[in-house]
Amino acid sequence: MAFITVDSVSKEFKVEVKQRGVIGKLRSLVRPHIVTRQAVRHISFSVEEGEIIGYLGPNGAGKSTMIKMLCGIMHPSSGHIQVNGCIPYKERRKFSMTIGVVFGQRSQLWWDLPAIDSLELYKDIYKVSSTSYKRSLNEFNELLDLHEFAHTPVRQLSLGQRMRMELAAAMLHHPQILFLDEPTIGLDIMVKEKIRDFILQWNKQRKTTVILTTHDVIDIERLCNRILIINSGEMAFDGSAKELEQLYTKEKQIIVTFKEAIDWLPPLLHATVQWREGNQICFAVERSEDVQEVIKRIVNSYEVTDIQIRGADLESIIKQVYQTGKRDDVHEVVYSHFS
Ligand SMILES: Nc1ncnc2c1ncn2[C@@H]1O[C@H](COP(=O)(O)OP(=O)(O)OP(=O)(O)O)[C@@H](O)[C@H]1O
Repeated sequence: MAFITVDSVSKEFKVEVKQRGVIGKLRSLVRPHIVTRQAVRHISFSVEEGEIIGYLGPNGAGKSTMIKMLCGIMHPSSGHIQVNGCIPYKERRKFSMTIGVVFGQRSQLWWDLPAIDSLELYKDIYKVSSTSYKRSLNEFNELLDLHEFAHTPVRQLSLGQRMRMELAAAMLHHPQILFLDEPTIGLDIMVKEKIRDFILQWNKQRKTTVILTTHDVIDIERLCNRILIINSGEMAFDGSAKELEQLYTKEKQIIVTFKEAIDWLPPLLHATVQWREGNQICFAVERSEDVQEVIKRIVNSYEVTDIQIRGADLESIIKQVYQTGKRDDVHEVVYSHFS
């Protein structure tokens, strides 16, 4: 049995569209205009313990909604979710002891208290022993430099300081699963790196399973061994970054700098010349597997001073996936009190 199982899960929201003007408002009273928004559509996937999953998708794709269902904050409209043997929204108290959650945009810290007081409160809430608390605090200090601002009230912390404190609060009880919703949004490069190192260390040492939503490609490259891409509430891709690249990259470029200009090249199997400039020639190769063969042939026949291989970068590949399969996700229903 997988650690997390999501089986054909859908979530829809019913939202009333306010009508404009006095007549519109009166009409809304008798015939409210209700829109059904399908945020998640028949999503299925499973996650093994210790995986770090990047849950990606364009704005409004349904990522946060799925994270909320996985955390037990929301229940699905249909389908089944099981996480670490629990149905999250049914067994919230028991389940909350096994998860850590960081929503980049929302705080779980007490705004007016010194930051360290929030950690002490969580120590009591999660019944963490004093020995474990001290040990974790030392580890947080080492990885996240919390001591620099531990006694500052939360409202006075910078975003980067607060996010480090949020992460410490989420991990204090050593949860088996960590849900991160855009944890590095708006942070500088140094803090982003600290947070990424922290996540990697906990995952490596304690086999913590991590589900992460992010719009930051470096988060994906550094952290995730698997990517799930959601588009308009539907699953568009499930696999590794390498598999994604192989699926979407049509060709790779090999830019070879020869020791001296080459007038004539014998035709190379699988490669075409895209451009020449001085001692440099750029070859286009269709399949990743052919790259090594082409390079071998060139270096065996010519003196070469440099070789660069370029493929499409992950950001543009993900953009391609986002651009496909867009669909209308709103069904309008007019409810009448008289019908
Ligand atoms: N509580 C709610 N009530 C009504 N509609 C909602 C609610 N929560 C989300 N939605 C709608 O569901 C869809 C998916 O929203 P969601 O927040 O899950 O997207 P997201 O992928 O996390 O987007 P972003 O990257 O912008 O955070 C959107 O159309 C959103 O307006």
